Amino acid sequence: MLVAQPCCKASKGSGTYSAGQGRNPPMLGELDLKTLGIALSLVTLSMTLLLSIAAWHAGSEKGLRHWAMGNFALMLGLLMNVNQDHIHHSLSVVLANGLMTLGIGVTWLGVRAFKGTSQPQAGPILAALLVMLLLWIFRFHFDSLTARLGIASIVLATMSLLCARELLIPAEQPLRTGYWLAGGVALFCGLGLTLRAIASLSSLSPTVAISDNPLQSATLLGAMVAQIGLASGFILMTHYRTAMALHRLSERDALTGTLNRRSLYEQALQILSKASETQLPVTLIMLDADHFKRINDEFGHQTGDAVLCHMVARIRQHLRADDLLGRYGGEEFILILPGLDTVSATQVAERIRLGLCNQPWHAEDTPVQLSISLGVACSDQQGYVFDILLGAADAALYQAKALGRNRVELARHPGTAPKDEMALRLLSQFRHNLDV
Ligand SMILES: Nc1nc2c(ncn2[C@@H]2O[C@H](COP(=O)(O)OP(=O)(O)OP(=O)(O)O)[C@@H](O)[C@H]2O)c(=O)[nH]1
Repeated sequence: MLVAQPCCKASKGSGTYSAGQGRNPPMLGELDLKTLGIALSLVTLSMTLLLSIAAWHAGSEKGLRHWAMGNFALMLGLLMNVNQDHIHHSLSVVLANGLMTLGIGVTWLGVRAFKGTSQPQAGPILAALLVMLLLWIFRFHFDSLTARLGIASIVLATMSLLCARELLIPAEQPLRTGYWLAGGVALFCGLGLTLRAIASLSSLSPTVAISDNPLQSATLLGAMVAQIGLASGFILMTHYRTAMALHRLSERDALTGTLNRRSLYEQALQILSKASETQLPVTLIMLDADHFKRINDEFGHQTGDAVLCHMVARIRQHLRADDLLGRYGGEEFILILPGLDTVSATQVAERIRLGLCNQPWHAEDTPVQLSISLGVACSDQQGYVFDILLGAADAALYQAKALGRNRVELARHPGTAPKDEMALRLLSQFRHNLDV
């Protein structure tokens, strides 16, 4: 992609794309520059098509459209540049390099859009205008192939290195693989073009025709590899990000953003298995909103939904990074608190309860009073089997409901006699039916 061919037909008498036999290293010298130029244009065209098709179906995914447009500008620039024999230099040299600069600049904007960072939109346009102005001067006022090669290479190298800087960053796997592939390719281009700029400006052979320049075949080949590498990197980045978003969606509850039942269960099993090896305590808390049906009946289901989200936000204020919060169903949630024993978990449960009942949520101007009941079961008494912890917390929650709601109840120790469990369940059901 990052070819810098500022002027293949230099000053009068300089060569055009030809085999350049004799001066090139044997391997590269055997390659025909015109064929390489056409092959590069075709590769760029294919990658532009690929990125355009991907952008077509990108939906709200940002970046792909920029990359498709950037590649399109790059392709136009390349096509003009490799046809210097047939079109005027104002197009094949000046405009072509302006388009290539713009192409890489828009690609850089695409990377920033993909990452969600702010976009200095005018940057690439200004860079393209500057390149065109300088190339115009060094073609039509002071005709210097060396200067043209140097200027174009420096600008394109800078743009490539800017892309590399945006991409070679720490990121979550597997997204990092895509970032680093594209970033690595951009870095490779940037360094290659810097070398080209140094070689050109050190005027190793300023009067030598570009077709005889040993760097030219390498530049075209490198650009082809870069085109394929960059486009693949961008497609991978988009694919991985979509896959990660889908994975996240598949494990979350759509309304509250808490873990859904299946992923809560899977993650809880992992925590319990690790904790049973180290014998560190884990607490499971089951909590349920009190009289939630009343809220729905009085304020409507939309308000009920908003109250649930508010409830989750308030609960989260009391959680640490490793704690799990999942929706078990309806207005019932489960907390998994690794490392907390019965005493400290009960304190956390009490803080959550107070946090919710002391600060009513406001539906417009009307305060909606909310309270919750909680059942606490800890591995130090119940062991590390998820279903046993869940059953114990559920029974404790029933007890909290039966004893009047808005309270925290501890699960009974498995060794103690089941204290009127059936009576408590009946009482809870009775209160529930009477809505008191
Ligand atoms: N708005 C809204 N309501 C929900 C959602 N899920 C469950 N509910 C409602 O939550 C209410 C639960 O009612 P009940 O099971 O009778 O419990 P309750 O009124 O909270 O009474 P207690 O639990 O005994 O205090 C029902 O009216 C459900 O329709 C939800 O996602 N959004």
